[in-house]
Amino acid sequence: MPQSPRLSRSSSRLSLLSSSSTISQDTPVHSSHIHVSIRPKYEDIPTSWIIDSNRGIVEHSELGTFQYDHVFDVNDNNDDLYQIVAFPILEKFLQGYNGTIFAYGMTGSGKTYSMRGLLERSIDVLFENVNVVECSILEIYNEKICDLLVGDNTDLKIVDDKKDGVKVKGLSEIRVESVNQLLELIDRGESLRSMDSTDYNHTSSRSHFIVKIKVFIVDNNGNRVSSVLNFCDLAGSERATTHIDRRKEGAYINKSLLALGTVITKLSENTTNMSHIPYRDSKLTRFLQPSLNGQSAISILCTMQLGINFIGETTNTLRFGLRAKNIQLNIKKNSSDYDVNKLIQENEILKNEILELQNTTILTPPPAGGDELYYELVAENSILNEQVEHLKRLQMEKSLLVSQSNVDGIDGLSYIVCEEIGDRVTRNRCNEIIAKIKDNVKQYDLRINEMESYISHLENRLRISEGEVERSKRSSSHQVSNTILPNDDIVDELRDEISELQSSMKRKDAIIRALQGIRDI
Ligand SMILES: Nc1ncnc2c1ncn2[C@@H]1O[C@H](COP(=O)(O)OP(=O)(O)OP(=O)(O)O)[C@@H](O)[C@H]1O
Repeated sequence: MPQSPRLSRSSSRLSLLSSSSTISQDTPVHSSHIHVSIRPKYEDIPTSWIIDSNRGIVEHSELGTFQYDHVFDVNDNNDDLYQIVAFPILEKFLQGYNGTIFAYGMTGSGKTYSMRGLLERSIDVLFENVNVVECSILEIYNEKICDLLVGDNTDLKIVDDKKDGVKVKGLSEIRVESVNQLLELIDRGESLRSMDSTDYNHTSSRSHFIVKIKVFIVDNNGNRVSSVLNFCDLAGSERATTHIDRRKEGAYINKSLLALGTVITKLSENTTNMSHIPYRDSKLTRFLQPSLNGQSAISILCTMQLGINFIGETTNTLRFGLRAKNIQLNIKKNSSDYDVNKLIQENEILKNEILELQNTTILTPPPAGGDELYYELVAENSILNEQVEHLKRLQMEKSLLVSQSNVDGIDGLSYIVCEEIGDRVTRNRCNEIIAKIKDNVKQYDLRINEMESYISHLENRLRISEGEVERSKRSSSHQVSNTILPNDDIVDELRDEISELQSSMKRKDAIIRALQGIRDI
């Protein structure tokens, strides 16, 4: 049975931002590793596994010993599960850290059963601590993202987002104010989830099901900070089947789980060196990228079948859990929207993303007949690169403007007002400050002109690049028609990212203009 201190659901008010919690609010970065626990499903069938929950190990006479952060007893219930798997993550989530909980295991091993239990208990505790949350529910089915809050919102795209790392474009977010309201949404989402009967589970989930919950808290400095908690019930890994639809789904499921396994392996082998991590190999890994890149608290529940018929799948699950356990995390508390350091960090993420895109292109030789696409990607990558560099410059400008306007503009003006009130203002001092403000305005005008001409330069380049791509596509469309399809998706995503970056630049321009307005008062 679990040994950690318990917090019953009825008395589980967590002290928001309080120092009595495991991570104090003064600890912005917290080092740990992915927490991995194993839940064997009780069945009255012969087994060759030995479960030792006291020592946290699973043993097999031929396969050896597997050790984890926690191994549940077959008789442990969902309350026991909640204490170990969800509570520590929920606690951090309510202090401003992002968190992800996911269930991994073969089909029929109890992922959905366990995840439902965790969701219900976590939601109870959540609403004992906050009054309102935002919720999204989605599934990834056959490599397509579907919004389960709005039934017909299918095949959504994932784009980079400077705030949340990645964003599912067009995914609905619903404001929720009670436990029942949230459970009703989850029920509705579950009812829309792709399910079917398989050889091993009559009600098998054929998709990855994700409930994303966002809360807003106010930090010590009075800034509003948001944090995100994902509950992911993964589709089950499984063997080949004769049913054609199940076989196709199974191929997609296994492909994305394989991609997840590869990402986990790479991360566990290489925690300090930022080598290429293939997040883009599946929608699942792409969606989980901000969690898996080490900045989110993660708890993985591996569910296992004890039966001797499932030794292969169960061993895979146990090995997956061992690799995940090796991944180091440096989880960071989220900061408020207008934190300059956060902006710098976000641009770093964008930069890494570009590097990753370049690596992907460099590592993958151009497909036969698809050279045009290859050069198109290279061209777009270089534009993205320039844009990121430019955004970085803009962001530095912004922090400069903010500090200058504070010191020279707002502080200067308030100084005049104070002096006037005191009837001690001197004309010379007044002239000095006005001259300084005028000088600043001139400089800002120059900067804005420079930025505008740079944006139009980028837009020009983009137009030229798109023209070239169109021309080369027309001249070789018959050659590439078979190979280009999956890569077209990437090109679309890149275009989306470019337009996101352009809007971001526009937003920053607006901020600069607003600051100029303050000075002109
Ligand atoms: N710990 C448990 N105690 C009692 N019943 C369980 C337990 N785990 C799973 N079950 C039951 O086993 C069946 C299969 O479980 P579940 O649907 O959760 O598996 P799954 O891993 O999500 O499968 P799939 O990947 O095919 O969706 C369900 O009827 C569920 O109620």
